[in-house]
Amino acid sequence: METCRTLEGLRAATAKLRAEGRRIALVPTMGALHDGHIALVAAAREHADAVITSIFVNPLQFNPNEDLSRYPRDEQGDLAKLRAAGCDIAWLPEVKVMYPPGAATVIDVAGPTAGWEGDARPGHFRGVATVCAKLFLQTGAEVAAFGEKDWQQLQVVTRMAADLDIPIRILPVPTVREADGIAMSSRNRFLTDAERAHAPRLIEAMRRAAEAIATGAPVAATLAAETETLKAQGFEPDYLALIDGPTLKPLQAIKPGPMRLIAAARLGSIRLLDNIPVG
Ligand SMILES: Nc1ncnc2c1ncn2[C@@H]1O[C@H](COP(=O)(O)OP(=O)(O)OP(=O)(O)O)[C@@H](O)[C@H]1O
Ligand SMILES: CC(C)(CO)[C@@H](O)C(=O)[O-]
Ligand code: BAL
Repeated sequence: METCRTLEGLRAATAKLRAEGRRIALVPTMGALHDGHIALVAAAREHADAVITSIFVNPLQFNPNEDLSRYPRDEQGDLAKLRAAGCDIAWLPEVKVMYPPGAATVIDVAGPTAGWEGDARPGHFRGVATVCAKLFLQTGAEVAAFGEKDWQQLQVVTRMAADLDIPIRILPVPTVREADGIAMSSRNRFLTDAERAHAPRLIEAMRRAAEAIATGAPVAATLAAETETLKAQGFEPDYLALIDGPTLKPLQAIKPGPMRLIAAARLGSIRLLDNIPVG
């Protein structure tokens, strides 16, 4: 596996792959890799001949009151995992490589950024869309793998690539879960043992609600009841909602087509984020 830290190095490495006729897939990450990320690398490999994984903790997508400085970092561990997963190139730009002095362009996506994480984290999706557009253009990848765990991000990035005519296919990858059901996430390590033992109550509430709604229970009352259950269990729920999958518009009743149940809830010092299909 080659490790690139400069744009010149990355361009030389990708030019070599293209000269060999290899199709490139990209896996954008912020590092502290777990099996969810490795599933993205495996999915990417199925759709291309070479995989680039980027590790970049993107300051532009963190709000001033968020956890940028304590975001987990483990470069050596990450590189070992990527090597074992058969990744071809690790792309590790420093902040000054990604955003050189004078950088003044950002990408604002409307539509799927409205509501949910867009409300909870103002400016977050501007940072995500900007860095993803840059990663797509820097690598020239034909495919980019994104986790369904970050459902709204997946829709935002898909919209952005389509709107900017970037010739890349966004590949959604199902959420990888721990044995007790919780979605793997780099921030889970900040849960205390007691909080970690408690965390599966969120996905359990979501599964109960999804099952009830799919079999005819009223949407608003079901979601309100499970929200109260979560509060009683020590969570601070931010939202628990039924949405139309691609547009993220809230639904008051089930309808044909893809629906998701999405949730965000604070537990201890972190916000748990999850979503599951309904029906
Ligand atoms: N459990 C998971 N299953 C599948 N994909 C995942 C999972 N967790 C993260 N991803 C995907 O990995 C990519 C990089 O995500 P990121 O580096 O932020 O990891 P993370 O574990 O989501 O961290 P965070 O704690 O910041 O949420 C994103 O496309 C994200 O959706
Ligand atoms: C897609 C991403 C790598 C962009 O910084 C980040 O938002 C993430 O890790 O999900
Ligand atoms: N996994 C989404 C990136 C973030 O929380 O900033």
